[in-house]
Amino acid sequence: MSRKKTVKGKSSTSSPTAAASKSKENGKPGESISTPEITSNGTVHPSRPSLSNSSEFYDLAFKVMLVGDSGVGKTCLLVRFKDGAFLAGSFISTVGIDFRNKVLNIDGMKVKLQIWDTAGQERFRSVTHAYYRDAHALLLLYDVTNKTSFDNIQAWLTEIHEYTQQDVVLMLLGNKADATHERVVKREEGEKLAKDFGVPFMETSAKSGLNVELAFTAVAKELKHRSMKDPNEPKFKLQDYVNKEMQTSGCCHS
Ligand SMILES: Nc1nc2c(ncn2[C@@H]2O[C@H](COP(=O)(O)OP(=O)(O)OP(=O)(O)O)[C@@H](O)[C@H]2O)c(=O)[nH]1
Ligand SMILES: [Mg+2]
Repeated sequence: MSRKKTVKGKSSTSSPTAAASKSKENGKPGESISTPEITSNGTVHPSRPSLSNSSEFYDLAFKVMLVGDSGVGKTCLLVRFKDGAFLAGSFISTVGIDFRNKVLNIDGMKVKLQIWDTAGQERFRSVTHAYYRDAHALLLLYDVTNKTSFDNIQAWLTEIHEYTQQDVVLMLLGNKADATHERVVKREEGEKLAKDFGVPFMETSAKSGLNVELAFTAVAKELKHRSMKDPNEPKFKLQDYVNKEMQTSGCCHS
């Protein structure tokens, strides 16, 4: 991807450093936010417990942001990942920004993801911009049943490049892949757009759970590999990993 940077003074590394790990575990959707606790270049503390929940140990911690138009399913994707449930029924648009934590076991290491769920509505954009800079990874969503949300991806990418760190991990997700009859954006179109911008891509469904775990795990793996910087380990390739996992599970081409 051609990653034009205009913002100066950004950290260009995801390597881990010591940092406080005071945490608001299990923040609830709609709750107002507290100060973020992970530094802009990640944290590592061997088996460090978070302060608010001593049972939750982790080795690495990263911030992941969910972004994209209102209604594409960001909150539902997070709830599916965190709680394994789908928020059916009336759509409650997110106000401002909120986060939830989840610790994953990645190749024997406990990787904590602090996942920020942003409001897609335009009027909250200035609020969410303030959080981009600290993000280690972004999941950019569109809705396969909503062409406008797909057409807006390019504008989102411009915004992301302007406000995030240069080495932010980025993945494009075409959500609501379960909605076969309402689909207006083909998987191939998503693939092409992602390829044009050099971004890993896959389709997901917060409703059925399709690829939800995989999306977050792939990002966590990428961040872990970057932070460990082991020259003996082969370079982790996010898209290859995702393709391989989808093949193995025999899923995910709708
Ligand atoms: N069929 C289907 N519907 C979904 C899926 N994900 C979300 N939805 C529905 O889409 C609507 C919007 O979902 P949200 O997760 O609230 O959307 P959002 O991106 O968080 O929207 P904002 O908070 O306004 O930015 C809700 O009615 C959900 O039930 C999915 O994977 N499949
Ligand atoms: Mg939301």
